[in-house]
Amino acid sequence: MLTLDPTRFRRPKNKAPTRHLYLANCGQQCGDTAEEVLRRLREGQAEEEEVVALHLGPGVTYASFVHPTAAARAKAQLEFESDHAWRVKFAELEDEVREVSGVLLPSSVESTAHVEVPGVHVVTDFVSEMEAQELLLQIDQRPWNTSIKRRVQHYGRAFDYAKLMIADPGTVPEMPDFCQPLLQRLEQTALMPHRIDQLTVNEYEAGIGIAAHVDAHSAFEDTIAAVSLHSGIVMEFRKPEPDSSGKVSMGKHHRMAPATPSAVELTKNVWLPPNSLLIITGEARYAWLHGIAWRKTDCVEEGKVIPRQRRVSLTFRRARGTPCACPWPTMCDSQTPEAHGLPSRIAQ
Ligand SMILES: O=C(O)CCC(=O)C(=O)O
Ligand SMILES: [Fe+2]
Repeated sequence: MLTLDPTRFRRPKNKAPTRHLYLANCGQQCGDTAEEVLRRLREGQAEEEEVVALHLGPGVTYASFVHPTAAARAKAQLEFESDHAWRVKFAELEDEVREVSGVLLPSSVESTAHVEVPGVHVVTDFVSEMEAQELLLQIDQRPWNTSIKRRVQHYGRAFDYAKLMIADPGTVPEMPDFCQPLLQRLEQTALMPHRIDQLTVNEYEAGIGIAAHVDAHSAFEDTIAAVSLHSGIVMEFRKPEPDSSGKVSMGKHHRMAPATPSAVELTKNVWLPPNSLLIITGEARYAWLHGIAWRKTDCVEEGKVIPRQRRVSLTFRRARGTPCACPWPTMCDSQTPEAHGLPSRIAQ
């Protein structure tokens, strides 16, 4: 994770947007706090995750985004607002590696090969090509929920995002027919220690991602399984550190909001091939954030950038019956209810 060194920023050589912003009249001596600056930069972004690092100086602040379009969006928004005295310009970071188009090269899977995430397992060819095609056909015949950037379908036990609990524990809707063979295989292979009662289908067109999050401990049992269809993608795992107050912030919904950049210790990029199964269990499920960057390319081997294509994932979980008692209380919304502190982020 980036720790920003303010001495490495330069004025850009040309006018094209960069992924970094320079904010003059913004800093501790101007009465600004990192939380407030981050909040404003995140306003109008598709996902909070777009802002990846912040350096708040005495009177000058630098912010880095995943992509120049996110930086440009934040700049335009701040220029439109008149209730601050900040002067916003693009900045360039010394020695930053770029693609020809000016887009930052994605961090490769290879570059994080040394990082171990206990509890992440990828099973290749968990579904056959024919089975994958049939699943996609079935899924695409069903209605998609289009209320967020990714299209989604929910099956089985519903999660009530307002109450932060499993809705109506009395009724357990049947899981759809199309996923029955997968459910049986998951249960037979003993990869899932409990019966699955929930499925979320997520669709990622090229460029679409999902904010780094932890699936709420209070809502779901330990092991979570995800099948990748149509194409692969790089998933990022991050281990956040509690902030100075000893807390790790949680989102309002079933996910934990991204940790502030300085609070992130380790990152691991994991390639999820098409037709593979990802299992997240134990430490990986409870104490690491997982997410997918918003970009159109991925990089498995250093120097080889591959274009993304549509990926459809099936996430299988079990709704939790009793409060979570995991050994990571700072990450746990059952044991640390105030962990649901942070305001809005896009649900689901
Ligand atoms: O798309 C995926 O593989 C994971 C989705 C996910 O993390 C979630 O729905 O909580
Ligand atoms: Fe998740």
